[in-house]
Amino acid sequence: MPTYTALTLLSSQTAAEALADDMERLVPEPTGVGTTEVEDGSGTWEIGGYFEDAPDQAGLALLAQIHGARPFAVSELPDTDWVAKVRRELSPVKAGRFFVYGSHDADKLPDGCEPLLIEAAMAFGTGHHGTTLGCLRAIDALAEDGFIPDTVADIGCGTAVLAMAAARLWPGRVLASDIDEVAVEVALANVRANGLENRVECIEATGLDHPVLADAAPFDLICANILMGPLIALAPEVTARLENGGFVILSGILNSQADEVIDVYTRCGNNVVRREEIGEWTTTTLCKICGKSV
Ligand SMILES: C[S@@+](CC[C@H](N)C(=O)[O-])C[C@H]1O[C@@H](n2cnc3c(N)ncnc32)[C@H](O)[C@@H]1O
Repeated sequence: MPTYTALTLLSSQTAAEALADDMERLVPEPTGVGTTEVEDGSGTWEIGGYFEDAPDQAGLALLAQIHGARPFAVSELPDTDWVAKVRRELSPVKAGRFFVYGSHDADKLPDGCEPLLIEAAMAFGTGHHGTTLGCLRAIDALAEDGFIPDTVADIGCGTAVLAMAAARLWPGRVLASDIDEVAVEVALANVRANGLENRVECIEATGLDHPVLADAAPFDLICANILMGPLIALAPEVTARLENGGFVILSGILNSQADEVIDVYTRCGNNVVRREEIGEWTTTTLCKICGKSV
């Protein structure tokens, strides 16, 4: 008998729908998988359905990470190796010249791509989310324009996907930092799996608050795919730690929030040079105006 499993996601409608799609794809013969808004005005979404083989906690947590959902409540679930299943089923992502893939797709690398091997794990950044995709495309666009940074910082690195992308393209120093110690462990593992351990330094830090980040500044490029709140709070420090004429790539911003974030960074002394919407997410690249003091 199929069992009914209800999952309560503390997440946006988009993430709930993406998760439901994935579950329909991954679960053998699911019926009635759907999403509904919880009627408490909190913006919480629930996905549910009848599953012969419902995803276990670790598998669901991994799916949630991939789609940028926060932790969720879930009823009791069977013990299957869903992490392996999710990893196996995850399709590779092409973003500009980058090809983000899991080891099960190692034989699919297109000619001339910059490969980034990332096994889905408990850190954000497999390339599937619109924010990561937007940042990878922004990095690609800078390279297309002939930009070659000497120093790069990836703040809120998650899997270190952006730091590794920078290290694949450019010869300079790359620092990857995250507030979450699990993310830093995952970042380190990915950096090693990609043979970039001599190129990317992984650090646990909040924002730019770390002596190694302070010593390495000013940066020619800072990537920060975090969220609107921390991005706004970090605007003066990010600008201060940027080289004149250097670039900052910002993401984790809903389209409806983009003008507000850009306005703060503009007032700090940066000019927008690129802006892209992918789904509900905006990624923007700004250039620090030479000579303006902050
Ligand atoms: C949306 S993920 C981005 C991961 C990856 N850079 C990407 O583009 O896919 C945001 C990451 O920022 C981290 N984070 C959130 N606030 C932070 C802060 N104030 N300082 C450093 N890291 C932060 C989170 O732990 C998370 O790993």
